Order: sequence, then C-alpha cells, then structure tokens
Amino acid sequence: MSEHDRDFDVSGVAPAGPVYGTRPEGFRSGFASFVGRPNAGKSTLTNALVGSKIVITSSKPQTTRTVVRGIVHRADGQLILVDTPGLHRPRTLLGERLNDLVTTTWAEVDVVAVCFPANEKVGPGDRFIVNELAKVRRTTKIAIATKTDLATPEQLAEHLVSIAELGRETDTEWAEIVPVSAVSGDQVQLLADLLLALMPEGPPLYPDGDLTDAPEEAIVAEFIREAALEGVRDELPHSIAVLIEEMNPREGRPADKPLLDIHANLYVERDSQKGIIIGHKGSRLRDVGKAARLQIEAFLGTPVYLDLHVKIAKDWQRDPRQLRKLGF
Ligand SMILES: Nc1nc2c(ncn2[C@@H]2O[C@H](COP(=O)(O)OP(=O)(O)OP(=O)(O)O)[C@@H](O)[C@H]2O)c(=O)[nH]1
Repeated sequence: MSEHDRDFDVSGVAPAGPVYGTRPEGFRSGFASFVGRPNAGKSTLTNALVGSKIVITSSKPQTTRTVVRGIVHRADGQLILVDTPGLHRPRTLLGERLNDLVTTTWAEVDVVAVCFPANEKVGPGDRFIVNELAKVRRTTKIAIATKTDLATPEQLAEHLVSIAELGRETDTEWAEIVPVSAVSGDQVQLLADLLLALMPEGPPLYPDGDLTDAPEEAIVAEFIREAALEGVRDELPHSIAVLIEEMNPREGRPADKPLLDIHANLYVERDSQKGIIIGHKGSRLRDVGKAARLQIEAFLGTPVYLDLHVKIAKDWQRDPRQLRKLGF
C-alpha cells in the first residue's frame, strides 16, 4: 500500500472509516504482519513493540488463531501490527481457512516480517513460508532473527547468513535483516524505527492511545483459551475453541461496584478432551476459570464473573458450519 487516501476496509485487516488527527510533517502510518513458523516468537514481539499484553503467548506452538492488531503510537508515526496465525501445510478445513487468511493479509499489508528464531536452525518450515511469501511480489519483506538472547554470537552470525542465503534461494529481497530479543528488549526500538521507516507517509489511522481494535470479546476469548491450554497434552491445543455467548454489566450494581458477567463456552472435539479440561470433580475447569478471570479483570479493569461451560462440537475443525459459528 503506498498511500492512505482511500478507504481501508480490506479483508478485515485494516480499519474502515475516519482517519484520526491531522498529519504532522513526515508522519508515517501503515501495517506490518509478523509471520514465521509456530513458536517463532511473533506474539511476544508484538507485545514488546506495543508495550502491553494484547496478543496471547504460550510455550505451545500454534496458539494464535485470531488476527489481532497491536498499535504502536509514536510521535513520528503509527505502526499497526497484524498478528496472523502461523502458516501450515493444511490438514483440515480450519488449516485451509487459516492459510487463506494469512496470504490475504500478506497482500494487504505494507510490510511482512518473517521471524526466524535464532536458537534454531533455518529449516524446511521456514523455507515453506518464505516460498509462499515470495509469491506475494509487491509487499516489502524484512527478516527478523528473534530470541537472540538464546543464541551465542557465533550462532547468531551463522543464523543471519542462513537467512540471507534463504532470501537468495527464494528470490526474496529482504529490505532489512534485524536481530532482536523481545524478552531482553534488545533492538526492539530499532525494529520499530526500521518498520516505521518502511511505512508510507500518512495520517494516524487510529485514535491516540488505542492499543488494539480487536473486539474485546475476541481478546477475552483468547485469554480463556490461553488458560485452558496451560498444562494440557500436546494434541489438545488444536481442539479448543472459545466462544463468548454474552458479556454484559450486571444490572442493579452500585456505580462504584460494577461487575461484568461473561458467559463463555469452551468447545472441544471429543468426550475424552472434555474430561481433561474439566478435571477431577471440576477442579481443573475451576483453575482455568480463575486464571482466565484474573487476566480478563486486569485487561478490562473491572471485576468479572466468568461463567464457563465445556461443550463438545464434534470435529469442529472439519465442519464449515461449526467453523463459521466459531468465527473462522
Ligand atoms: N528467550 C526468549 N524467548 C522468547 C522470545 N520471544 C519469544 N520467546 C518464547 O518463545 C515461545 C513462543 O513465543 P510466541 O510469541 O508465543 O511465538 P509465536 O510465534 O507467536 O507462536 P505461535 O502463536 O505458535 O505461532 C514463548 O515461550 C516465548 O516466551 C525471546 O526474545 N527470547
């Protein structure tokens, strides 16, 4: 995208409607998307740039499903980060939908940043992604060596060479290759500078102070999913989806003692999974509910009553109707 003088209603990535504020001289604004194999550190980097926990992170791969934006506000520009799900060789209908979402996003953003964790070798998973990305010719691409705190200087040097090499092999021109650590904060500001420099000149696209325009419900659902994923077996993550049925302030509460009622359903695919989530006499579900509630309360800044139910949606990942219902 080269200019911002048009409507930004494309594929759910960009906001429609008004632009905010006037354009200071030299102000830049635009969209960047982090991609990379599962666990590459995309969500953590988004949070480090935005400076607040917006996108959930987890030590388990493939936890990111929803496109959630983080917004970096600076005096000289506004950077809107689009966090996409990882690209995978599709095995289910959900996989295909997610991949479509990913490639659509790539074509619409100003910059795609590929994350390569510095503590792991560049491998087939990375090659698959960069090859797919190479088909989107017009978008500017940068490479980020993530998690540099976990690599020795020698490893990092070798890693940067491999990234450059992969660029040549796939005919991808990296506009930048940047090493960062989201955990130590090393080079995070530099990355923000470089990303902003690649954005077109344009006015702010969001009101000052907004960190994300993802609907609150989507973020709340992600907090619940995050809590439910904690400590469960590896095959379970793909099988969990959360749908917020209702989110309303409790009526009749005094103004200084508000309470937000949230009714949510947690969907799994099989009876056995339901048992795992609920735990002995419901103990695990209670812990999940409490952990999620604390996160939600911190995020929304209000006391919450969370009513959480586990339901079975058989094979939801393969069923178009269920997928639609769950927002995919
Ligand atoms: N030491 C270190 N760990 C990191 C860094 N960035 C991310 N991690 C860890 O790596 C794991 C994966 O990070 P995420 O940010 O969830 O990775 P992701 O690419 O968003 O993962 P998916 O959603 O699965 O695609 C988490 O345990 C993070 O804490 C970093 O800079 N340094």
